[in-house]
Amino acid sequence: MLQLDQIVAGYNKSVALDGVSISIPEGRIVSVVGANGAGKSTIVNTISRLVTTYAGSIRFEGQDITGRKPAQVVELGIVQVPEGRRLFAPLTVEENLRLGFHRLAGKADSQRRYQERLDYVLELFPIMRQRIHQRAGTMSGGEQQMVAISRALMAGPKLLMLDEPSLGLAPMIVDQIFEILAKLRKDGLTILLVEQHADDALQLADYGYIMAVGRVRAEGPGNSLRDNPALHQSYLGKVA
Ligand SMILES: Nc1ncnc2c1ncn2[C@@H]1O[C@H](COP(=O)(O)OP(=O)(O)OP(=O)(O)O)[C@@H](O)[C@H]1O
Repeated sequence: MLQLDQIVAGYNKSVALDGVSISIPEGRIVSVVGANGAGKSTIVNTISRLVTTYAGSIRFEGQDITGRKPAQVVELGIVQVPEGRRLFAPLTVEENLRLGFHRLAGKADSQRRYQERLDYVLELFPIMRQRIHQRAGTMSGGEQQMVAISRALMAGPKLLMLDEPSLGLAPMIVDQIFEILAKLRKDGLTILLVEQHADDALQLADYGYIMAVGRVRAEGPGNSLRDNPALHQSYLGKVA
């Protein structure tokens, strides 16, 4: 579904990705893991076209999207759950979800589709049902992550990209969130998961990539990367 081919990208002429190639097949979960500063967020932001690309190409469903603008990428169905959630704190849960629906809002039959998307996310995260009128900024970290994922799902994505959803959350909540990702895959969604918590992310993934200092150092089926102690020692350190 999505292919990064030999991407060189970065900030103010410095290089954060140095020839990165990644492939995300439809209906699968692909995890990208690595230590701080490896370039994981830069991959997500490159696909969203928020980062300057110096060389290489990005293809989505057969089209070259390297020259597209961020809003056009969202329009195609590539939607990001950003690092740190980035909810609109003074707005309620429902208002945040409605903003996520923006991509589909002007389309035919939008009222029915809004209700359908809303029912879907409330079924995934029943806890939000009682909290739909609560201000997002007053929720716990785990609840906020659920709202952030739900907001992205309201857009009806084809490819959902999550940048470090486990950040600052208790292990039990992380497990719940990863279970939801597995359910989304079962429902047919394609997922790119970028994580520092390598073990969990590789266990969940159909396929994984290990990054260090702007390059892919290893790739393979999630479990085979997770169970390779040499890779852990070389690239993942204690965070695994
Ligand atoms: N906005 C920016 N301006 C300049 N340099 C940046 C910017 N964002 C990231 N970088 C640099 O790009 C490199 C890769 O950073 P990136 O955030 O992609 O890593 P990461 O693997 O996601 O790390 P973390 O897990 O800490 O978020 C780092 O050297 C970082 O300092």
